[in-house]
Amino acid sequence: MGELLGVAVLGAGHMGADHIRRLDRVVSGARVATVADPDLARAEAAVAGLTGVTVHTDPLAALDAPGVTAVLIASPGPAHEEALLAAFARRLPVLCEKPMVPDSTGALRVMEAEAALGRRLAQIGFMRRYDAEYLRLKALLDGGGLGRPLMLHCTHRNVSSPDGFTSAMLINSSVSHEIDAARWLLGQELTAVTVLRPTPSSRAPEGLSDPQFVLFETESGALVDVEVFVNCGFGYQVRCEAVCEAGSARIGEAHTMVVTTRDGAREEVARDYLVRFADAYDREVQAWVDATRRGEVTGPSAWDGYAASVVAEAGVRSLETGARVAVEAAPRPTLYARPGR
Ligand SMILES: NC(=O)c1ccc[n+]([C@@H]2O[C@H](COP(=O)([O-])OP(=O)(O)OC[C@H]3O[C@@H](n4cnc5c(N)ncnc54)[C@H](O)[C@@H]3O)[C@@H](O)[C@H]2O)c1
Ligand SMILES: O[C@H]1[C@H](O)[C@@H](O)[C@H](O)[C@@H](O)[C@H]1O
Repeated sequence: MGELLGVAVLGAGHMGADHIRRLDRVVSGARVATVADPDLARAEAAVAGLTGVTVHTDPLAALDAPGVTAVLIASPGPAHEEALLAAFARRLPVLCEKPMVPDSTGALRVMEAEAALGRRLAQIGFMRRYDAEYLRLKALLDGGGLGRPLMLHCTHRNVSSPDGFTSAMLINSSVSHEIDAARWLLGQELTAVTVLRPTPSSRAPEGLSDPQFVLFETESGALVDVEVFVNCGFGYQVRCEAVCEAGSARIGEAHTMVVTTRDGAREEVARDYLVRFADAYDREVQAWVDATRRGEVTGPSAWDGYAASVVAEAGVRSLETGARVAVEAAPRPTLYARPGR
């Protein structure tokens, strides 16, 4: 194994602060070297109790701070392109939260910049690939015992959406997870998307089209439907059922605890992703640290990040028009594997 990684964490909000805690206390082989956030107080709060960590308001200054050998990007999606390109220019390995870059033109620039280096530097934070239930479903589908997958039925519910969350973000932020999970589980690209909008929930903020129903088509003719509902109010629920020629398999219901008292039994429902996917984030970051120290890059690639952006962008166009939109992606550079690897 190589040296202990010195990680620059860009963004100290919900995810950044959680990753700082994880790097400090959960994973081995890495330390937080520096944190950057334009909101300095937030950066300082996130590193309270840690020693030898510098803080910056400028993310690029953080990349050049002493002891930095790797980068974890947890700033908002629109800031990712600049940070990724700066990390590539410095040949720094990087774990970048999803979406890699929300718009497909920017995502293409990032993927092409990495491909031009001739080697991978980036892992994209599609953490569901590290979730125990998703891993079991992937192994089952790859094993072939259920036969050819015909459909995936997916549910993605959040208790509430953060301020500033737009109708497009239900697709390019929330459903980006299903886009990646479907490509990975089925080992295929998504080729077309149709978005339908029911009458919005009265709980949705004014003007937000929530929930939405998203239908993807794949290369082999499988269908993937997603109910995305980000102000459901009642829990963080992520489910997926694969329907195959010889059987079906469902995940997303087994991770809770059932509490029984004399008044009856009650099943606990996670309230957010930090609870539901805690183990997945731990495994994701540990896998990134381990691979980086071996001099490798594994996990979801810049191609996967680009594919998610291009599919999501087609989805946003369908959301606007109600029409089915075909996905038109650039060719996949040889540096990157087909989906599902
Ligand atoms: N994998 C997941 O399940 C998951 C969950 C939540 C969020 N995310 C992703 O993580 C990222 C951050 O989301 P969040 O919920 O933590 O947002 P947040 O708003 O809580 O935090 C973002 C932080 O980044 C800071 N920031 C803004 N511009 C910056 C820049 N250029 N450089 C550095 N920091 C900057 C902000 O001041 C803020 O403190 C997003 O890409 C989001 O999609 C992923
Ligand atoms: O950024 C978050 C995050 O990616 C969560 O995993 C998802 O459930 C939310 O919908 C999204 O807003």
